[in-house]
Amino acid sequence: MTFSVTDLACRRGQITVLRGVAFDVAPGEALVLRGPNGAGKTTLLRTLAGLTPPVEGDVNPDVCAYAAHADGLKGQLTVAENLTFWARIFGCSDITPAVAAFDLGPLMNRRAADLSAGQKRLTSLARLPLTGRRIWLLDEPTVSLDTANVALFGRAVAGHLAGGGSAILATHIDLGLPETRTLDVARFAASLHPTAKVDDPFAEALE
Ligand SMILES: Nc1ncnc2c1ncn2[C@@H]1O[C@H](COP(=O)(O)OP(=O)(O)OP(=O)(O)O)[C@@H](O)[C@H]1O
Repeated sequence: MTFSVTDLACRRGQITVLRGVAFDVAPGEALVLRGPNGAGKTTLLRTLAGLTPPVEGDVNPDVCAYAAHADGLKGQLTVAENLTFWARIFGCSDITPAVAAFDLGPLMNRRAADLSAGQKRLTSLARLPLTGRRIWLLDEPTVSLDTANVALFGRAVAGHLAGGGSAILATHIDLGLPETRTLDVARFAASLHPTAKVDDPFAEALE
């Protein structure tokens, strides 16, 4: 099913950053968000992920899996424990394919806190397939990855697309994905002004 967004307005803190955001992403397709620093790429991804409620319009976070800037691993747990914990949250019974796809076998018994930055990033990204979600939201996912692991991650995303999933990503790196379109987020820049009303204090705490 095509993932569609219409007339979405997004905020960071009290500021409306984007207005009138509209796009479609078909199954098997990747949409790369473009725009200069501060244009609102992270803001849009956070809104789609449900971390910040939209100012206007609707989102569907239940079909999305979000890989943010932060790795979000539990440092005292091993790689295997981190992935198993995540898999259980999403009702996934087998982490083996994700471990293989992200080449994490040799790291399974290492504490997340003891991993290198690139190893942490790979472990974090390996959680995406465990969610079973069809829309992957990726914010600069290749930060800290070396060339070989950028290629490995590109294959993982391509596999997700081949299975009928979609990806919306902010990246400056060419992942070599087959069906890719771009969206210039700067087109949707809102004149900066306070939103009339912020009615979700919990979301504010997550900013
Ligand atoms: N916590 C915050 N509170 C208020 N404004 C913020 C907050 N975080 C970011 N902003 C502002 O929101 C706007 C959009 O930022 P955002 O991080 O979405 O841009 P971006 O396109 O992802 O940028 P970059 O390419 O630098 O990562 C910027 O003007 C930024 O300064």
